[in-house]
Amino acid sequence: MSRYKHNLTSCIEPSTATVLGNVANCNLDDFQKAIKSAEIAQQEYYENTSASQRGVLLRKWYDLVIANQDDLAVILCLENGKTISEARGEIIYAASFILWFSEEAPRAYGHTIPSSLPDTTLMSTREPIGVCGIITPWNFPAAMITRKVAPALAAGCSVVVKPPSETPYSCAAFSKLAIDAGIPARIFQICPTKDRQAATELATNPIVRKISFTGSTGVGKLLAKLASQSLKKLSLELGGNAAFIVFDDADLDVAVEGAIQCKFRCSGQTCVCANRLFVQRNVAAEFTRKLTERVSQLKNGPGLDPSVTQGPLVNRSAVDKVIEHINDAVSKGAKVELGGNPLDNNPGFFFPPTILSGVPKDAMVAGDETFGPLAPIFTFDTEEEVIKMANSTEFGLASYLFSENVNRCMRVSKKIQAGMVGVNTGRISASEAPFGGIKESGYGTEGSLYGMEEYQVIKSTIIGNTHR
Ligand SMILES: NC(=O)c1ccc[n+]([C@@H]2O[C@H](COP(=O)([O-])OP(=O)(O)OC[C@H]3O[C@@H](n4cnc5c(N)ncnc54)[C@H](O)[C@@H]3O)[C@@H](O)[C@H]2O)c1
Ligand SMILES: O=CCCC(=O)O
Repeated sequence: MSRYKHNLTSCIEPSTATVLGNVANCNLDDFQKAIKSAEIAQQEYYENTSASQRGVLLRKWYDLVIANQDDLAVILCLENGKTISEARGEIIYAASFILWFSEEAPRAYGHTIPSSLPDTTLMSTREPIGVCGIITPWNFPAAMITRKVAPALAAGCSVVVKPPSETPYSCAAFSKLAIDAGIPARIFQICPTKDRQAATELATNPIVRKISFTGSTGVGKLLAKLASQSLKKLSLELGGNAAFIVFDDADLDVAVEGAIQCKFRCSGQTCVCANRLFVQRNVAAEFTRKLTERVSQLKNGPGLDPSVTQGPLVNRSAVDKVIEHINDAVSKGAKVELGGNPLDNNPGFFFPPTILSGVPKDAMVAGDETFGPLAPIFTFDTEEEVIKMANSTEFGLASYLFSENVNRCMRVSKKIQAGMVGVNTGRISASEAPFGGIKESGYGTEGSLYGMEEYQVIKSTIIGNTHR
């Protein structure tokens, strides 16, 4: 946490709608001090560590995360509401980015370039961009931190992190373990706050050279506008509206499992969740029946109960949005196949997994991400028609398609406008897989062999008189 004097603000536990605890509510002064201190620390850190030493520090951090994975999972489960098994999975996923970038750190290669200038040697090197502002959402309180912080630290940058105000504890726990691993505290600063105005300092302060943001498209656009004043480098991982396409030549059981994986993960609150399920007309009834049968086995409840598969949503307005999308679709002719009504007598922000069939093209859910456990099924007749439907959105994060015809899989995945396409799988996320969107889902690539570049600048060094 910020080491400066601050007020406190409370966090709500989504399973019970009661206060989980209090955390610092950093103000503008806290952000400015953290940024200044991160600037001084970054220069020392980069000058005093080799790339492989930074890799070793990250490896120590990874080892501590693995050693503490059970406690980290409980923290994550309580603050976010996701089930304990999902929380354990997220901790391992979060740790995988630290491990990946511990190995990428020493591989920040440059080039020697044949020079056309006489008597000259030309080389390119990669240097850290400087102080990075990191802003993350509540749905993956651990993995969104490590997917950004690990490559930044590997590159030799310092970070000032504004964790999500709903779920700041995982970030605090990960940062404590990083410091225990030997990463200097001033290199990895965290400023929790509910004060959005204070947090925008990360976008406006000229010391910050890079913003990496995951969250809504509206806030992403605001940050991009503010950051343009000092021409910061940006990575924006924003909203999605993923199409999930099931062709009549698909293995429907594989498609159903894919839908479970990507629609109901974190109770539907994942940016790569299927938002629109397009099923070819002649298999729509069978797919709907199979999906309904499978989804009816899911169980809502507090995440710490190991028999629970679906935790609560993050807050009341998230529940209200699901209800709004259901009511709108039903009023336009959709049929409720499963769920559809809030759970009775429950203090938390729960909503049962819901399936709608016969959803019309003009339903609100066709254009707006629900971010909840609603699976709306639309039908289509031809490949051409479904590609058009899938692409008729300003978003382009992830999409999924199911077919046993390899030519169709290649052809359709090429035509889908999305940064990531899952073919015959609902699971696309891994530390080695490039993660990022196109269109209004943002730009920049996280994880993978490209992830560290986002935190680097390329320097050209031209040395004359080298051939004498
Ligand atoms: N592409 C992705 O990887 C990804 C991942 C998770 C969520 N999302 C998207 O995010 C949305 C849900 O998350 P959310 O409600 O937390 O989004 P949000 O944009 O409201 O908040 C994201 C983060 O930005 C902070 N923030 C908000 N306003 C700010 C400001 N003016 N200055 C600085 N920081 C500010 C929030 O406190 C939070 O930490 C969904 O639309 C979802 O699709 C995208
Ligand atoms: O919701 C955003 C991130 C999800 C993921 O990394 O799979």
